[in-house]
Amino acid sequence: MAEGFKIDQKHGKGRVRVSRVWRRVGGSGAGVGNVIVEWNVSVSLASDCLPAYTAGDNSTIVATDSIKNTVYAKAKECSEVVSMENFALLLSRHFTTFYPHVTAATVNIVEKPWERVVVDGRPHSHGFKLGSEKHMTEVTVNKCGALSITSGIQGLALLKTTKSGFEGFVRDRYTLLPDTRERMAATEVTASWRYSLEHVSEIPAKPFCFTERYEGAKKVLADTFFGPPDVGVYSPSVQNTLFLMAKAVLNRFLDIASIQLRMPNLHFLPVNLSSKENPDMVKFADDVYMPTDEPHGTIEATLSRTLSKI
Ligand SMILES: O=c1[nH]c(=O)c2[nH]c(=O)[nH]c2[nH]1
Repeated sequence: MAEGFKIDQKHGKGRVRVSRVWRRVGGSGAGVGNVIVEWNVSVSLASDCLPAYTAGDNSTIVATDSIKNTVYAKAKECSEVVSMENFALLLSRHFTTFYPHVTAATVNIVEKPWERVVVDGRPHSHGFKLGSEKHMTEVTVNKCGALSITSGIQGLALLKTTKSGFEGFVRDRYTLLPDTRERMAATEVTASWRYSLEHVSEIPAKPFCFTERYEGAKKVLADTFFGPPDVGVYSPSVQNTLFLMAKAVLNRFLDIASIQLRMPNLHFLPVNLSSKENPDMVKFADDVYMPTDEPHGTIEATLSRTLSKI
C-alpha cells in the first residue's frame, strides 16, 4: 500500500542493442565459420522498491544502467552459440536469483535477421545479408522458477496471385464489394505462440530446440497459406486461412499451447480506367492491380488447446 493507494510498478531497460559474434576457425562448410546475432533486448523487473516511488528512497533500485550492463556481461559470458530464447531465460533467471528482492523478470528479444550468404553455391564463413521476417521472444521467470515462454515471427510477408476469394458476407446498404472467387491474397503475418513449459525444471536440455521450433512453425504457417506447389489451396477468407494455419501449428507441435496470429488483408485493388472518349482504357481482367496497405483489413485470432495437460 502506498499512502492509501494501490500501485503496480516495474522497471527495466528497453531496446538494449547487442550483437554477439562467435568466432569459429575453419573454412566455409556446414557448421563452420563465424556466427553473428544482433538482438534488441528489453528487460523489465518486478521488485519491491516501493519506497523509491513514495519516499524518494532509491536503496532498493537496481539501476536500469546496471540492467543494460548485465545484458552485455551475459552476452560476453556465453562462450557457446546460444538461441535467443535460451539467452532470455539465462537473463531472467539471473535477475531473479542474483537480486533477493526481484520477484520476476521479463525479457523481450527481437532478432535482426542476418543470414549467412552463399557464394558460388557455398555458405560464406563470415558474410551475412539482411533477411526479412524477424524472430522474437518473451520470457518471464519468477523467483519460484515458474515461467512462460512465448516466441514468434514479425513481418512474414506472404502473397498468392490466385486461389483466394470472398463471398457470401453481410450485404446491406453500405456494401459495395462484389462477391469474388478470384483475387490476390497478400498479408504480413505476425505470429506469437506460447510454449506449454511452466517451470524452469522443464526447460529442454537440447540447445537449439526453440530455434528448430521457430523454423518449423514458420514453415507450417507458410505451407498452409500456400497449399501444394502445383494446385495451391483455395482460401474463402483470410479468417479461414488464419484458422487453418494456427490449427496446423498446434497439430504439428504438441509443446505449443496456444498461438496468436495477426494477418492484415493487404489489398490488391482491381484497376479499371475509363473516360467517355476512352471507355476501355484499362478494363480489369485479373491482370492490373493497385496494391495498397492503407487502409487494410485487420484479422486476428488466438487458438488454444481446450484439453488441459494430462
Ligand atoms: O478475407 C476477407 N475477410 C474479410 O473480413 C474481408 N472484408 C473485406 O472487405 N474483404 C475481406 N476479405
